[in-house]
Amino acid sequence: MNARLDATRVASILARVAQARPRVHCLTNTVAQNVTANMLLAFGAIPSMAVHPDEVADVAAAAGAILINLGTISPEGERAIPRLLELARAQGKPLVLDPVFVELSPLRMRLAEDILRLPGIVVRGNGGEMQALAPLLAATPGATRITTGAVDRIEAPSGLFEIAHGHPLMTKVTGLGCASSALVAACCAVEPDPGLAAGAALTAFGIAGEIAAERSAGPGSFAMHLIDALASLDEATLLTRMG
Ligand SMILES: Nc1ncnc2c1ncn2[C@@H]1O[C@H](COP(=O)(O)OP(=O)(O)O)[C@@H](O)[C@H]1O
Ligand SMILES: Cc1ncsc1CCOP(=O)(O)O
Ligand SMILES: [Mg+2]
Repeated sequence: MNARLDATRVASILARVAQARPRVHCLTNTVAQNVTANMLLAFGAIPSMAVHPDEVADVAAAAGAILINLGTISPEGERAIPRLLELARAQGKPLVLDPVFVELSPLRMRLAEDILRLPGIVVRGNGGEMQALAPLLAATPGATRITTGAVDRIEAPSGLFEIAHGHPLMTKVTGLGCASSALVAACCAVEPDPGLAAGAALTAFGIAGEIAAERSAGPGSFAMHLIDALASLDEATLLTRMG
């Protein structure tokens, strides 16, 4: 099922991120901003996080990809969303939606419905979020749907990928799902197939999680080791861990 996503392919996408250093513009929640920015830097990408509706499109204009995360959506963030959608549509820029807790909020569901109208949209959420969005996604042809958990499932126009890497400690540090969405966006900036891009990002993140868990004493040191492991991930490690 993952025949097209071997260690060489993942390494090639990661090398393109390291070489191009794409900027990912993150309209994200106030909880996950810091860990998201640090994970992007460890990955070789560059974060930008502007929110103000009157500057967000200017700041994002030269970014390689955009992330919209609904986790602590504010009135200001809500007004920034159409600016980013317009930009992504005009430039054909990849856009990833992280629908944090969409199942709890009719406002988030309405915003998600608007965002899902963007052609080529990529959505990454956990099981509950993706289940809540299922009726909308069923009416969204061309979307890439990513459901993370113990096994990450990527349903893309180019096929289905399943990633069985990672560690349960990844659920004990806030913002790691949000950060994974940003890494998917970074790979979408350099790889036109969103299925392969998401597969590379989540394989790298999962393997970094496995390495970090071996080095850490609990969630606090795990977060620190995760940044280090992501920053030093190489093709030899991918080959060993992916088998
Ligand atoms: N039980 C688990 N075992 C291994 N990896 C996991 C597990 N649960 C989540 N992950 C990993 O943690 C990251 C965040 O996923 P998830 O916890 O589903 O997102 P969220 O934080 O949005 O709920 C993903 O890379 C995923 O593969
Ligand atoms: C706790 C919380 N509340 C609003 S956003 C947020 C962070 C969610 O992060 P993640 O989904 O990556 O665990
Ligand atoms: Mg989440």
